[in-house]
Amino acid sequence: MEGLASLKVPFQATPFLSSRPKTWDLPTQLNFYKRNSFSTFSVRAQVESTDGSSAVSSSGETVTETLKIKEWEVGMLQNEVASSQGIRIRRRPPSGPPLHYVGPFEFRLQNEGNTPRNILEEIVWNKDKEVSHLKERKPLISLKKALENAPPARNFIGALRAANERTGLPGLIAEVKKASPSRGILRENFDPVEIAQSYEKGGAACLSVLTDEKYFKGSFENLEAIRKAGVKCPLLCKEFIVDAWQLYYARTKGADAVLLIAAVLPDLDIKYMIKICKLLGLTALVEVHDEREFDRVLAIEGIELIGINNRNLETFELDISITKKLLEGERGKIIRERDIIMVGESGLFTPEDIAYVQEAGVRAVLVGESIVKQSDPGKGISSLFGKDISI
Ligand SMILES: O=P(O)(O)OC[C@@H](O)[C@@H](O)c1c[nH]c2ccccc12
Repeated sequence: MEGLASLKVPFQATPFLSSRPKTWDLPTQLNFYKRNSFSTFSVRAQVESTDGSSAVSSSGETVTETLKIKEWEVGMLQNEVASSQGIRIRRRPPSGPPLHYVGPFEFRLQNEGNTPRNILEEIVWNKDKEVSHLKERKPLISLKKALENAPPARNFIGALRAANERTGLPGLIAEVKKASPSRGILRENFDPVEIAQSYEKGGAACLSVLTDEKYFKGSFENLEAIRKAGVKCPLLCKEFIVDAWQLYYARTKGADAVLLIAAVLPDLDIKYMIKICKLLGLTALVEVHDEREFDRVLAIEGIELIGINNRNLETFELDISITKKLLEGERGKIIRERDIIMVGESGLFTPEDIAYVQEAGVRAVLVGESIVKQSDPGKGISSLFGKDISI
């Protein structure tokens, strides 16, 4: 005989996992899921049949199931650590907990537990999947070999400093960007190498090349092609890094710098990735959006380049006064003392915008939309700065 109980319970969402209870009864289950942030769920309870056999038992878990469970638990614990640092982006696998996780009960999460809560979370979950597939095809060992043939890493920060000193204006990181989730397609006839060469001619110090395909219509082929075409500006691989493997991959494709997003990566990951970057000769641009992220990043040793993204990647809200707000007071002082280069990112369209973020304390800017949309992107740079910065 099999019974079916289905209930929907509204709960407060707070990402959290405690250890798995040893015994399972319905109230324990409910409390467990309540503590673990699932705002609604349905329970399919398989009731013991009259002959005493149950459909699933926790003691009957196979080794594979146990491993899957452990993997899920580790993921949940990582989220717990991240959330204690104020990180809202969860790294939970979209599949949710494995079936048969809860002994005699089968749980199927049907809510935000397995649905991304915002665009950044969706991108990150997708990236996790993408990277795990890529890793199977190109394990780290083969990437390490490919490193030997990679073009040498160039000095990203040096190029920004030199441009800043030469022009008296923020050094420009010009972005090769075809599309974005917030703006859609920015440029129809998109030739990445042509755009990169035009930027270089127009006085860009460095370039940023989007490599995410699904949401930004970028690619690693673009990055590689720009590097192979002989563009001298150092290249930032603009990717959602969730795994150290991607650092190696970016380097083999000719990147000189990578982006690390503090809204996605817990402190320990940033520390670890910074070390690997140094090992590979890559510059890390660590991106923050609010005070808490900025303070976390300032507490990490060895950081030389910090970007303030004026766009909230969870909501797309754009506000260039964020750069000013974050650089006021004590934080600005620390930056000057440590000689960290600050980059004003996103939403910069006019010479007034450039002057505003420069006044706030940045020595570099990262610009995509306003210049990539121009028929001649290099000339777009002169309009953006209000003067020709190539000379
Ligand atoms: O096109 P804009 O508004 O000039 O923005 C460029 C750049 O700052 C933006 O593309 C960006 C900043 N941080 C990111 C992280 C991921 C993807 C994109 C971004």
